[in-house]
Amino acid sequence: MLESTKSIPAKDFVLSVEGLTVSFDGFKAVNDLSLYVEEQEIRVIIGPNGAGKTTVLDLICGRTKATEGSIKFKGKELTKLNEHQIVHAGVGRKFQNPSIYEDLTVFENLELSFPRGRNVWGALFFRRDKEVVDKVKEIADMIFLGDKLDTSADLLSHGQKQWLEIGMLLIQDPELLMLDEPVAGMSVSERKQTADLLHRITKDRSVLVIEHDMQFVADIADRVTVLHQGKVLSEGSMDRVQSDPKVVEVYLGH
Ligand SMILES: Nc1ncnc2c1ncn2[C@@H]1O[C@H](COP(=O)(O)OP(=O)(O)OP(=O)(O)O)[C@@H](O)[C@H]1O
Repeated sequence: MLESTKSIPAKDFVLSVEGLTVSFDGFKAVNDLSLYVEEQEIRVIIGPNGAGKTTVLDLICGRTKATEGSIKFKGKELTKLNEHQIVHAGVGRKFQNPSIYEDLTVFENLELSFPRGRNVWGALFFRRDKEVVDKVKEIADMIFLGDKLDTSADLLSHGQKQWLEIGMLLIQDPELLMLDEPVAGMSVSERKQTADLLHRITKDRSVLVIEHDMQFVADIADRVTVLHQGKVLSEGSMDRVQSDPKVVEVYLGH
């Protein structure tokens, strides 16, 4: 049987990170990192505290500027763009704590995120057209909140708030969705539902996740990248990285 050749990827890379370095007063939080994410892939970044995981997402979304290296998204160099331009290019980022409008309903939160350039004030005078309503309902069903459209967001559980924020990103249809610890604070059943959600949404996009919950990582990851001291320590399937002696040593050392 033919082995797949490493130099000829089965799918195109949606994201190619090469030689990425960021130095904070001489300390390299990310140090000559290279990372390639394929279309429709779920990639999980794991690693001990301080390994540089969040900094990598900050660099990709333009929150932090690289000292050196390249981040290509669909062939476009992101290191030259600002945060807004990177969102516009199709990169969505969810932070650890949900940032939703607590006093608005689920429907209104999703509607506000619909890419129309509207803001909170504009929404007061906005005529809801069918396209928006249909899209909001489709996304609400996808994130398990189809029967909660009129519920005020502050009444949702922590897990439901996390889903709502994922929905607010999905409605913008990003081709790369980055999630920082999406299941933190979720129940076991919510974690399973989130894994199912991520598998469904990668039909149209790639997902890059930072996660500490190893069961969840095993449930979702196509490939795992282990970071340690700003560098890639190991990469591959969950089974492969879990049995890598270098990874075992780093984790047991903590
Ligand atoms: N803006 C900054 N200025 C100085 N140091 C920073 C800055 N941002 C991150 N660091 C440092 O870079 C290192 C990597 O931090 P980062 O938050 O990326 O790690 P992490 O792998 O996400 O950790 P955790 O799992 O604890 O969230 C840490 O030592 C952190 O203190």
